[in-house]
Amino acid sequence: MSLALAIAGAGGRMGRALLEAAAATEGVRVGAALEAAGSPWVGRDAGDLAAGAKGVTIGSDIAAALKASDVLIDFTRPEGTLVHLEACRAAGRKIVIGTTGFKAAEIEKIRAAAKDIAIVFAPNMSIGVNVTLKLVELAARALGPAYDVDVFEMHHSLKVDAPSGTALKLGEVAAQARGTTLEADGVFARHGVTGERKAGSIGFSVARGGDVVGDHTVYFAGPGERIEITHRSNSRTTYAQGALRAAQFLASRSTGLHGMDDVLGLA
Ligand SMILES: NC(=O)C1=CN([C@@H]2O[C@H](COP(=O)(O)OP(=O)(O)OC[C@H]3O[C@@H](n4cnc5c(N)ncnc54)[C@H](OP(=O)(O)O)[C@@H]3O)[C@@H](O)[C@H]2O)C=CC1
Ligand SMILES: O=C(O)C1=N[C@H](C(=O)O)C[C@H](O)C1
Repeated sequence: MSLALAIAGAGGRMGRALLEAAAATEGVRVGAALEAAGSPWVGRDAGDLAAGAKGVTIGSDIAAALKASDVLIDFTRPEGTLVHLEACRAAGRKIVIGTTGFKAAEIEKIRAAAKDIAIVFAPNMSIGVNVTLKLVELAARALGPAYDVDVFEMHHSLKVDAPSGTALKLGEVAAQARGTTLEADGVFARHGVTGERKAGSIGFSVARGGDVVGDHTVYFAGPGERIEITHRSNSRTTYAQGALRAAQFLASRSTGLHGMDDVLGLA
């Protein structure tokens, strides 16, 4: 029996990549494709978005979509994801959340829902980024406070949140390895006479432009040397494949909040 997936935000960049990846992956099938009510895609065939998804009509009724599927994969916007999350909770369905840009209180809602349903929630589902997170953890622990940490990211011009969820996660991992938090030591803007760098701070800088899929670099700048750990995405397929692995991982879970490190066996 194949795992039936509902793809939210089907008409988006990730929605299309997910439809293509699902069609090319054994053991899964698209049970439903969702778009927000009023979207010009509603009522059309998902095959118009991704050839492999032909035969599924794009709908906007989340309850109906969940009836036709085992797991919802959601790469939309925080406000859409939270509505879908509550629908999954009510229907007893699992959810993979790739959306970024949540506020702390919204993340608490995801955490609370994981008491009732199984969730994978990760700002980046590519295997390469998740290995990069481990490298950053190792570097931060080994190098210690003598090395200044700064995170740089660049994405396409249509991205709406900054810093990226991945950049924040990279910073969080470095902070945790040093026994601190981004709330305490994150620096999110530098402009004008900033003064010298505050010891122990973790800085973020952001670029937006063109069709850059996603670049992240973590700098460890120390006395007489620096390490730069860089990941670059060339395509969204790796995110989509990671999300499908996450959905398959959830098949054998009934509750709990899981990360990609659990899915990929990196925890
Ligand atoms: N975790 C990961 O590995 C990755 C995460 N992302 C994250 O995924 C999210 C989506 O990215 P991307 O696909 O590039 O974005 P797009 O803007 O291309 O797609 C978003 C989709 O969600 C739909 N949508 C927007 N708001 C709502 C809503 N309130 N309810 C239902 N549907 C809604 C949009 O519809 P419409 O166009 O009609 O508004 C669109 O189809 C972002 O948060 C991004 O950061 C991206 C790549 C990888
Ligand atoms: O919006 C994107 O495109 C991406 N968003 C995610 C993020 O915010 O980290 C993941 C990836 O970098 C692409």
